[in-house]
Amino acid sequence: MSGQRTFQVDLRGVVDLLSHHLYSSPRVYVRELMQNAVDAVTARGDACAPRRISMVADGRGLVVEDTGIGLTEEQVHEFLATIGRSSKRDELGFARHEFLGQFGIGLLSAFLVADEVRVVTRAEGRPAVAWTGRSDGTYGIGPAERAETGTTVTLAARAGAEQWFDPTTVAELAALYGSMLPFEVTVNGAAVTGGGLPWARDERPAGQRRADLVGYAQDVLGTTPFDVVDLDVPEAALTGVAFVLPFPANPADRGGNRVHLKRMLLSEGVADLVPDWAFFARVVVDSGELRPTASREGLYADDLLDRTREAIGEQLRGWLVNLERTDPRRLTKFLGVHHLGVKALALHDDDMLRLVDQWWPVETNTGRMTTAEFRARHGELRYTATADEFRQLAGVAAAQGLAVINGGYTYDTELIERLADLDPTTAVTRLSPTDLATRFDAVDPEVELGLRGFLGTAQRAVDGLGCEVVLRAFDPPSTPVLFLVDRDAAFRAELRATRERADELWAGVLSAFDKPTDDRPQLVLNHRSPLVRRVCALGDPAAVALAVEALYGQALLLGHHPIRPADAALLNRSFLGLLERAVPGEDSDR
Ligand SMILES: Nc1ncnc2c1ncn2[C@@H]1O[C@H](COP(=O)(O)OP(=O)(O)OP(=O)(O)O)[C@@H](O)[C@H]1O
Repeated sequence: MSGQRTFQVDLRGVVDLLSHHLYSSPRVYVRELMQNAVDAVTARGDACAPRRISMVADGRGLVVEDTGIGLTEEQVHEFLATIGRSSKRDELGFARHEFLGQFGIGLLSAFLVADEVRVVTRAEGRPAVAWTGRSDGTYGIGPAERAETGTTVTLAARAGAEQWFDPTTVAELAALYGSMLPFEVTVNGAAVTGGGLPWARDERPAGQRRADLVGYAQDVLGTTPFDVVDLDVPEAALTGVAFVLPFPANPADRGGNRVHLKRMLLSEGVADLVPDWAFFARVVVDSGELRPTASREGLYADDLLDRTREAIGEQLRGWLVNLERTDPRRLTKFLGVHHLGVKALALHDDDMLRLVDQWWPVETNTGRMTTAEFRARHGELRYTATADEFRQLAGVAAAQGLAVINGGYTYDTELIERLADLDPTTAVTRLSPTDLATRFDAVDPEVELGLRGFLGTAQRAVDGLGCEVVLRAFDPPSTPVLFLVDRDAAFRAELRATRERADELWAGVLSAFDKPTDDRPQLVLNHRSPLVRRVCALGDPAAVALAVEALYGQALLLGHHPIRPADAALLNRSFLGLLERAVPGEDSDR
């Protein structure tokens, strides 16, 4: 036999789905009941009708009473008894603009904490109706007594769920979800709402409004914000504020934004409402147009959300640009705390790049200054790519009259290179250790010839460590020796070390990456250093070897180079050898 049949739904399965997969906690039942009451009050639309929601909790149950529109008996059959049926949408979707509910499943959340839900409701001029729904999926409808238009929902705690009916818990939850509602909600007689939006532009003087917002931030963030930025995105009917955090925020921590939809709290931890780079701010907003996900704990990812995120980003950027114009000292203070976020933004945003260029001081070998200042002084941007290279080269480069920026901090190298795109007249060069060596003076050929024997001995002393001894003359004379490694050379040295340990096949593969060895790290001895001159003058090859080994060790330590086992062994040998010579022992006594 053919014909239309209707799905049967096992309510226990649906309740399990809601409690374990949709909602993060049974506590949402308070929100769903409040939301229905708010919608009912909104729907009544009669300006003379009272707008009241009262909740009474006693640890064993909860009664939620509203002065809303109520339901007729037919509507009770239609809306309460059909899962997924909602009176709050129509085919054109207009209703969504007015009401919080839309899915027709909210009431089921009551079954997270109760086995029975009783609704007594009365529509204007109609008799009251009672509906009793049970978690086993059955329900009954009958006549009821109710003097006024409105609805009363009554829940009795399921054994084990009493904690959710505790009066303090219910009051806290009602205040959390509903504190911005524009009309009164009471829990056991005490008002938990009625404050409206803390950022409303009302008759308060501007100073008072700001002080109130700072107080509000202290309540919700637990800290005094660095600044308060008004947000306004008309397209999403969104208003609110961004609180700029007074301490550095973790870029990975993107939660913490509080979103209200039509004045009811959606979540305290919405991540995707602000751009990634804005991790220095926490926002609190209310929107009439953004849509919730079905769990009502996050925002539905649609084009409107994307455009809203962009608009909020624009407004935060605008605040920064305005700060630059009106209060540079505060901007510098802000950058001191949040430079990472701003730099991350500057990687893609020219205005922010200009801001970083003008205001963020970088480390250079001639003191801290902004890149703009550095360009003005030196006509170009010369930088080292790592902090280690900077440490190695800063002093010696300064002695050669070369100013250099430490590009080793997060984003700095990328930003410096981007400055070249922004201003093509700026030359940007990376100072590499071997470039620096090419600026050192060669030693007089005759002198070098005379030191051939010394250089041979010195080279043999460090041969096994894969480095090349070079004699040059450079400033300052107080630096006897430099160990210069290029990144490429360091990589190849690592490769060679690995190849020595690897088996034949793998070694063959690795050797394909290894070019001829003319780029070995250089041990540059400074012929201007009195100490080096004295070492050159040592006749005894054993003493020369010890001294060169010691200089090698010192150069490694000064440049913060990694000490390999072979280096440690050499350092040890040379230290003991020198000690032996310095401290006369029994042998020399005789
Ligand atoms: N307090 C109330 N007063 C009047 N009608 C109500 C009340 N509570 C529920 N209803 C009716 O019951 C229907 C179903 O409510 P339910 O909470 O399950 O879904 P919803 O509010 O429409 O959507 P959502 O699942 O998004 O909450 C509502 O659409 C509304 O018509």
